[in-house]
Amino acid sequence: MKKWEIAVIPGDGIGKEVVPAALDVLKAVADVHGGISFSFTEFPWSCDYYMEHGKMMPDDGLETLRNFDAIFLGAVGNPKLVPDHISLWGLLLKIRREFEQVINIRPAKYFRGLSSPLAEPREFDFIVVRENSEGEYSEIGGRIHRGEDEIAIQNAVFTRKGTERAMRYAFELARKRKRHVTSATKSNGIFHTMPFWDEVFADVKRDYPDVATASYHIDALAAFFVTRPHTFDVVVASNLFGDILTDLGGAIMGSIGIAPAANINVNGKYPSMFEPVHGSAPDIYGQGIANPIGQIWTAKLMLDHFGEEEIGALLLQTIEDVAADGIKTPDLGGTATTKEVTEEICRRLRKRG
Ligand SMILES: NC(=O)c1ccc[n+]([C@@H]2O[C@H](COP(=O)([O-])OP(=O)(O)OC[C@H]3O[C@@H](n4cnc5c(N)ncnc54)[C@H](O)[C@@H]3O)[C@@H](O)[C@H]2O)c1
Ligand SMILES: O=C(O)C[C@@H](O)C(=O)O
Ligand SMILES: [K+]
Ligand SMILES: [Mn+2]
Repeated sequence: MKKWEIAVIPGDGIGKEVVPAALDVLKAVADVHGGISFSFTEFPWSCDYYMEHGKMMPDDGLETLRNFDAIFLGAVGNPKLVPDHISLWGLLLKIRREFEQVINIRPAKYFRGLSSPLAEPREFDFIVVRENSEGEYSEIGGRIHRGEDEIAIQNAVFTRKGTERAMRYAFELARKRKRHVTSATKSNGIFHTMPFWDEVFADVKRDYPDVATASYHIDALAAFFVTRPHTFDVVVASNLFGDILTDLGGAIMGSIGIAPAANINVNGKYPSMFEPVHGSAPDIYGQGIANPIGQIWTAKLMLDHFGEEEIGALLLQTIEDVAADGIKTPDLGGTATTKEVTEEICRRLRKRG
């Protein structure tokens, strides 16, 4: 029996609703599988924790997390209590950076049973590889003066190592898929970093002559996600561009509430972290109607990471079946609650197992 030790951080808002839902599903997965089990250790780190302790996690928080096989997180952010840049940098981004989770994998695909806001979607299935450690997300810069003469400067950081690493990851992934990589650039408007990004892409692609490529400015690429998403396989993007593209990826599937994500530590030094694309959704928190699919599909990515692809595939198929049969939360046009969707997924999983 293989036992996986998981650190669980529900975080804020609907994270506290969808994480327990996904843990129920993981328990069903373990029962059906028969050869794996999970031990869940929960941590209350969140904006509520900040209000009590003046920080998003304790000083030895990372030390505590280090020994787990994976981190399973919901969402971080409650702007009514804590400014978003403080909460995000104090927990989510801190873990991503300190644990060298340099790649963020974010799939999107045409989902059986869901109505996409696209009028006539063809079947699409792509993965955005988001550079997860640098780029536009940096603490470098500052503000001086107040009022009329105020200046704010934010520096982006693109290293050759980090850029190349994300691109190579994308090419390797494409080799296991449809052998196509699209680069998200903006080298017409961003004077230094994006021409650099293009140069690194040109260098890296030379090593993968068997993989076809395209490069689009992010504005046009965003439009292509709407007009022809079926033409993409792997898309490699900087931290910010990848962030924006992946909410869009969720939206064209039918809801950002279903989009999954995995923050991957590629050097094996630290645990990887699994958390959906969406945030804490304060507008619907507490109503029991948050869509649990993003968090549950994220659990599937964690199973894949553990090498349990077979049961992961069964889980995804079960999620799709439940959606196709109309058991959907309001964001997908249904009337089901978080609990009803979750219970139906667990029930069908157990029946299959
Ligand atoms: N990775 C993260 O933890 C993460 C990601 C994005 C935003 N945030 C934080 O979350 C807070 C809210 O941010 P936001 O409103 O920009 O983004 P959001 O993703 O929380 O919500 C955007 C919209 O999508 C809806 N939505 C999101 N997830 C849903 C789900 N599972 N089911 C149904 N509907 C869902 C919300 O109701 C809202 O209308 C902020 O504090 C922000 O910083 C955190
Ligand atoms: O900006 C971020 O990375 C936080 C959130 O929007 C996300 O997509 O994970
Ligand atoms: K999240
Ligand atoms: Mn985002």
